[in-house]
Amino acid sequence: MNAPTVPCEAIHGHPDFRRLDSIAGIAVDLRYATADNFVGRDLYSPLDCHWLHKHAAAALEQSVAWLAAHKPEYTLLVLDALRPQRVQEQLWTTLQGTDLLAYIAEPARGSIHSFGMALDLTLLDAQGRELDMGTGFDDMSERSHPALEADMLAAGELSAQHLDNRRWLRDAMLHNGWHGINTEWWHFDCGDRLHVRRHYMRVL
Ligand SMILES: C[C@@H](N)C(=O)N[C@H](C)C(=O)O
Ligand SMILES: [Zn+2]
Repeated sequence: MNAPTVPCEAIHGHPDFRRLDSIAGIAVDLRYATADNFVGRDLYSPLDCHWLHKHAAAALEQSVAWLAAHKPEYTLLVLDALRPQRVQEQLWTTLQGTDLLAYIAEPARGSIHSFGMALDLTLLDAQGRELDMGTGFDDMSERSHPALEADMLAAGELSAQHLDNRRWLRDAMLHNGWHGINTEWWHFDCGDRLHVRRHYMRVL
């Protein structure tokens, strides 16, 4: 682990980080701060994880503006943002012995979440209901893989509506400096992940 580090407890007031409540027009439901996640318990309390690096916060504001211009009835719902290294290690440990480790960044290499430069998110409709993306958040199956969507559609595993819903999320993010990954429709890195690992501060 070569990147400079900062403990999560020291983020408040740090000039490089912004709290999610400083970003207008988003909804927030951090699933790892609840029992509604694949581990089944709150992994964040008493830590406050409502943070992003200021560069990711600015990119998220652009995504909000893009969505407001192109699909104003939809709202971005943030499911995870800054994820301290210590929590990444717990997620990694939870999946040891399974064939699901491809869905978690190896802690030694570093999750982009641990730099405050990644987001997990979905979309809400005008009534505040989550759009149906074909799978839920952290559903670790091939139906969640953006890279396999065309095959899943052909096989009847996903519908055209699921793909359309995912496309709105992806367009809002990819037009504004974010990069998706092949295995999770909900995950986006801000900028180049190799650059982030080399030049940003990791939150412990
Ligand atoms: C665990 C999942 N929500 C996630 O964020 N996976 C990526 C690959 C990560 O661990 O950084
Ligand atoms: Zn993620």
